[in-house]
Amino acid sequence: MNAPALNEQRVTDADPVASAQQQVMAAGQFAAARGWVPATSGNFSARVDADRIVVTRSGADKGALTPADLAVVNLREPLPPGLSAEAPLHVARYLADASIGAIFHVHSPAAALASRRNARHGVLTLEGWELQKAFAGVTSHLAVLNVPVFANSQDTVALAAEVEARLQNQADLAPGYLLAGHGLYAWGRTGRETLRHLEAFDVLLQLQLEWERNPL
Ligand SMILES: CSC[C@@H](O)[C@@H](O)C(=O)COP(=O)(O)O
Ligand SMILES: [Zn+2]
Repeated sequence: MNAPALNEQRVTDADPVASAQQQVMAAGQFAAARGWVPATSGNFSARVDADRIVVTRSGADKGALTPADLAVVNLREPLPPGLSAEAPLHVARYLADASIGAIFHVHSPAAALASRRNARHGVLTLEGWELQKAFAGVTSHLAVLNVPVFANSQDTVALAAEVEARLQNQADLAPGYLLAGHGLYAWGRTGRETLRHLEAFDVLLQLQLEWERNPL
């Protein structure tokens, strides 16, 4: 991981808004350096406290975020205008799982392609890869991990409801889901853990694509 992500540890808890902003800005740089957020795609959020998150505004260059590109949002109030078009997907995840500290969404080529390949099954199953252990709580390559795949939609309020209904009942859920032809949502307890999950997903999805194309 690059310097901004590692520096996250040094941000003081004294200012939880600044800490959340720092996590989001570092994640944007990390993702942009890897080509995962082309042309202003992607959106990023981090939890401030039980009721609030910091989330990117719509259309910002995710590789060059400043505090002005970030909004503090109350999870239990109507969303203000100008936020990421996909903010409802973030809000619904935080409300569903109090342990989530950060959610990062990227348009990496592997995620866009793997999601489209597996769209008709509604799930992509990872199994047999040592790197799965990069996901929190996974201790063996033998673990079977399901990554739900949803049809893409511009109605992100309806999509958020569909996603959360499915995730509640999804066994062996990996810390992320795919939107077909669109990209990946990943979460973790901290910004740093979520970046680790994003990086693991990227490699695992590349491996899975190659495996499906050319199994041994
Ligand atoms: C620039 S194309 C990608 C967008 O349509 C969207 O999917 C996205 O990820 C970013 O939207 P944003 O509203 O900036 O959060
Ligand atoms: Zn997107």
